[in-house]
Amino acid sequence: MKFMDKTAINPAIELPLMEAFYTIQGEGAYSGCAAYFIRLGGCDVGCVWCDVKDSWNADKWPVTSIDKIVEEANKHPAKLAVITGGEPLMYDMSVLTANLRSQGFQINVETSGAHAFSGSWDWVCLSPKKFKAPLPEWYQHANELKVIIFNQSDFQWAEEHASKINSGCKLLLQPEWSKQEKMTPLIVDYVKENPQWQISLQTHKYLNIP
Ligand SMILES: C[S@@+](CC[C@H](N)C(=O)[O-])C[C@H]1O[C@@H](n2cnc3c(N)ncnc32)[C@H](O)[C@@H]1O
Ligand SMILES: Nc1nc2[nH]cc(C(=O)O)c2c(=O)[nH]1
Ligand code: SF4
Ligand SMILES: [Mg+2]
Repeated sequence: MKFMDKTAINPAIELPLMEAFYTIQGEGAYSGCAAYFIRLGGCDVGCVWCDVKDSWNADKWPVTSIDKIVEEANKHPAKLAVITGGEPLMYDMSVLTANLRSQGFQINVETSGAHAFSGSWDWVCLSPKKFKAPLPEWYQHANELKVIIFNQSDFQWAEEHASKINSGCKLLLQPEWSKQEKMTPLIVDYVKENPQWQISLQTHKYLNIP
């Protein structure tokens, strides 16, 4: 296995791959759909409540050829790929997305939007973070805005992003996992009062699947 400093990675041929797994999309508009998850290593956003902190250091994860990533993805019946991380947009996503598309995949992305747009996406989940704000270019590309609710002030913060988003974008509020018991009832009340929003739950955690 090859490991290297992520600055030396050529994202036209290889990427640091933390894990890839076939599961059910647990969150957002595609919740319930079988999907192949590709989790890239490396993130510099630093969310205090991140549920995959192990992903942050890209150097920990094997540099894997895009050909291999796509070959593995192709072994499963669902032709829906979800690119996540870490923060996948740390890398130029052009070649990974082009190669998956050439194999007939629908390609969804989970991103904070903190890095420059690249790649060709069928569905963009923009999940903005206080720890490193999204770049303005992401508001036009987002198909769903998924705001994590960790405390009361996050509702106001969610509205700030909603005011900048494109008009076709779905608006989703998702409880931060460790605060779920406290915040979910507040989210229920909020959505009843503000029905332009919907609830997104991390259903894979309730189902005990990856
Ligand atoms: C681990 S992140 C990776 C993709 C990208 N870095 C991002 O944050 O969008 C995948 C999704 O999980 C969400 N998430 C991470 N930790 C969470 C937690 N503790 N509770 C609820 N959602 C969480 C993120 O907001 C994001 O929508
Ligand atoms: N089942 C499942 N659904 C997910 N939706 C977004 C995830 C992610 O970590 O990006 C995720 C994940 O890790 N597992
Ligand atoms: S941006 Fe995503 S991967 Fe990075 S710390 Fe935040 S939740 Fe975790
Ligand atoms: Mg996850």
